[in-house]
Amino acid sequence: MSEGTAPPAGDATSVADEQARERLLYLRGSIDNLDAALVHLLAERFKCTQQVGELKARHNLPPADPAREATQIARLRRLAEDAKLDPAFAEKFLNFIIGEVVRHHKAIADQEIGRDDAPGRRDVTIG
Ligand SMILES: C=C(O[C@@H]1C=C(C(=O)O)C=C[C@H]1O)C(=O)O
Repeated sequence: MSEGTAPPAGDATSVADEQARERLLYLRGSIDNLDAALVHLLAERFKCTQQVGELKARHNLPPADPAREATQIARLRRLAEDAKLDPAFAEKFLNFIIGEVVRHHKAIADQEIGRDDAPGRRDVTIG
């Protein structure tokens, strides 16, 4: 068979190819559903971390908590191992997300410092 030419209909190769195409479409449908679930899960996580960031900024707590992060990473590595997911990948993924969260928390803290009614803020008279 020359390249780019479909095999005759009903041919064993064409049936196998058609089944492979159907399976590929089916699997891609599941991948799309899972990607959508991941986006929704991440959106919910960021809604929570946004509130944590605001709480920390209002109470002058540091944006990052390395002890908490270490506990989460150890836990996620264990969960990944149980789920037959590469724990190094799970760690990298969580670190990526936490890095973004901490960046948001720093931005929220910077905004809080700039607020007129921020606790502890004193007006300085110059001159
Ligand atoms: C959300 C928090 O802030 C930061 C972000 C974390 C996260 O995204 O899980 C964990 C620890 C902190 O470095 C927190 O302190 O709980």
